[in-house]
Amino acid sequence: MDKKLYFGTNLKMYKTIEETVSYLKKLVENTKDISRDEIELFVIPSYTSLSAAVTSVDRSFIKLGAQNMCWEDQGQFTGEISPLMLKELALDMVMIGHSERRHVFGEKDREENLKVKASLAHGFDTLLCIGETLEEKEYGISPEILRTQLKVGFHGVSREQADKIKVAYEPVWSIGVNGIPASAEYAEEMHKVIKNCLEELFGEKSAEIPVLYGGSVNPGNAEAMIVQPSIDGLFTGRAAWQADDFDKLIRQAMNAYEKR
Ligand SMILES: O=C(CO)COP(=O)(O)O
Repeated sequence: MDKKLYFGTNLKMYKTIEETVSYLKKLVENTKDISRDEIELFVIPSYTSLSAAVTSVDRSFIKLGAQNMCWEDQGQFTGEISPLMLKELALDMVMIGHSERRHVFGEKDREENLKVKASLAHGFDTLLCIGETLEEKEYGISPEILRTQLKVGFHGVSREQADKIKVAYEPVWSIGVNGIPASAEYAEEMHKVIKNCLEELFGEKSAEIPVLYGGSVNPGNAEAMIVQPSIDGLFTGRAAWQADDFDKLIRQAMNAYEKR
């Protein structure tokens, strides 16, 4: 393989502690034979599952992340989870700005930026999710939206911190049960916009930043997506929530990438 491929899933508000642990164990067992020099695999479970999750699997096979994080270490922030609490769990990764955080819970770019900076300051791998709404796409302003989300989201982040960053491009209109999968051509076009913007922000260090595609990834489109030159990985929801299905999807994508 001439580049590492990234495969991740966000479990959203699904799976109990027990279900998460058995899912993780099975996923590691199934994918153990795949060299981790070729892929990076990560799972982002619910908060309540995290402490059981971190001790249930060998973390050299699978990275574990949190779905959100407060930018403050402590304080009067009822219902929030601080970086110190996540550090206590020795988590690998924090996801910031998922579409559902932005569009169901009203998070804005400015907040995502505070969270990104806090996450990096605490040494977490930091996955920033970005994506345009259908309305923005129809106005023809997707590139402007993506550039804004990146420039505000990474404002004040140094080039030295670039090796801790990942980006997931998830068009809002393509996510979830009512999502319309993006075409691979459209996804590639937007990934190019993202890569160009990352280069403006981080110079040659941007080459180290993986950009994953997410939004209705499934066995029918995984191959077409992964062979695109600017797509470095797949960030999957529903199609990855059974360990066997995720394992198959990973192998299918790896084969397609090798044969491209
Ligand atoms: O939101 C997603 C991953 O974070 C994608 O979800 P789906 O693959 O279910 O559309």
